[in-house]
Amino acid sequence: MLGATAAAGDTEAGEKLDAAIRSIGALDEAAMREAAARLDQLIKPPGSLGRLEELAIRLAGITGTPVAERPLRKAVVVMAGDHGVCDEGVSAFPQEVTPQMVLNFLQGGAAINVLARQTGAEVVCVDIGVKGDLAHERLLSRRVRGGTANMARGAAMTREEAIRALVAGIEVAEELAERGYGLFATGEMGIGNTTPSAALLAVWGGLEAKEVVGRGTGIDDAGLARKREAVERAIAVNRPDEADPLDVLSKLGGLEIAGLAGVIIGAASRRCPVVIDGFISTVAALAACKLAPGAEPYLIASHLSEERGHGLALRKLGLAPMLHLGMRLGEGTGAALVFPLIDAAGGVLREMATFDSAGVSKG
Ligand SMILES: Cc1cc2ncn([C@H]3O[C@H](COP(=O)(O)O)[C@@H](O)[C@H]3O)c2cc1C
Ligand SMILES: O=C(O)c1cccnc1
Repeated sequence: MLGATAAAGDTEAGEKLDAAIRSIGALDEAAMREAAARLDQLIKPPGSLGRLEELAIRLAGITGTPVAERPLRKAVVVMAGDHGVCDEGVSAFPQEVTPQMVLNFLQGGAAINVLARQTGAEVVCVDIGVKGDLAHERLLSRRVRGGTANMARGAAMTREEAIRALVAGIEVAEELAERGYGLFATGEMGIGNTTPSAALLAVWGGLEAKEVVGRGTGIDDAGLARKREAVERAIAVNRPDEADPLDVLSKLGGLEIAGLAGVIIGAASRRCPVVIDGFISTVAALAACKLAPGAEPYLIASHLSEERGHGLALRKLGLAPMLHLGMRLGEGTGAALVFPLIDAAGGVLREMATFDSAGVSKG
């Protein structure tokens, strides 16, 4: 674990990243055993609530609390950043949509706002690297730089910038945990960001561009070909060192991808579960686990996105998605839909009667 970040350098940000990674603990086995034993006492055939039971046991291990007193407070962290690789014509939409959508998140009218409201979750919007001016009283401004450089021509960002984006994410998670949030979801906004996500997955998954590049916002056949070529060129030009996660992340990544990896590391270090959204978020989770393998058991996969490569990214992490809804939006939308399932798992442990208390005969 340390090997990955020792090369972070001895800057303040590098030390902060190392410290957060080191502070991720193992799941609480005793709490998990206690939750499992209680599940078997509840008035139902053992195991009959299927994956809800698995979820309940893992939540106990993550939080260290066998039976939570109340549902966790929820936040969807939406990290926004722009991408120099848009110059290669890789998205069906123009870059100015990134800041326009950020303003919509802040005004409450985007898909993620609607889905978060259904479940009582807060949407926390972070500018970690949007191009151009952007200000709003509710926007967390953590801008590392105004968009990445074009990875098809050189490194998307410097190693130091990637570290600063990771640390920004860690600090956002820490601040939210301090304010009482205990359950996180990852969301993102960044026109073009399925392209760097595909490049990262190609390197870490040992996969070819054609296996990981999908249509994103809905690009046509010619655009898909440009996108594959951009991914291939980015890998050829940058020659990332696969054994060095920060090298790969800085050369081929995005600011919001690094920021979300930081959110995951920060949440895990505070023993908070993190629900992972679609393709981009899952690649951010892959980055987090490359840097901090201990973060993996804190992840909950939400849905299987339509985006090509998402299933491969999930498999690489050993995660099984809960929902298959044919969605391909991002923003944290798939993740927010899983919040009620997490509340349900906790509710079962907290509220169901036992065979003894209900006077039901055991088999
Ligand atoms: C209006 C709009 C809202 C979105 N919300 C999320 N995305 C999603 O689409 C983008 C990635 O796709 P690509 O790589 O093809 O650009 C990201 O911003 C992602 O969050 C959106 C895209 C659009 C156009
Ligand atoms: O799966 C996702 O997160 C996704 C897919 C396409 C476009 N934007 C996001």
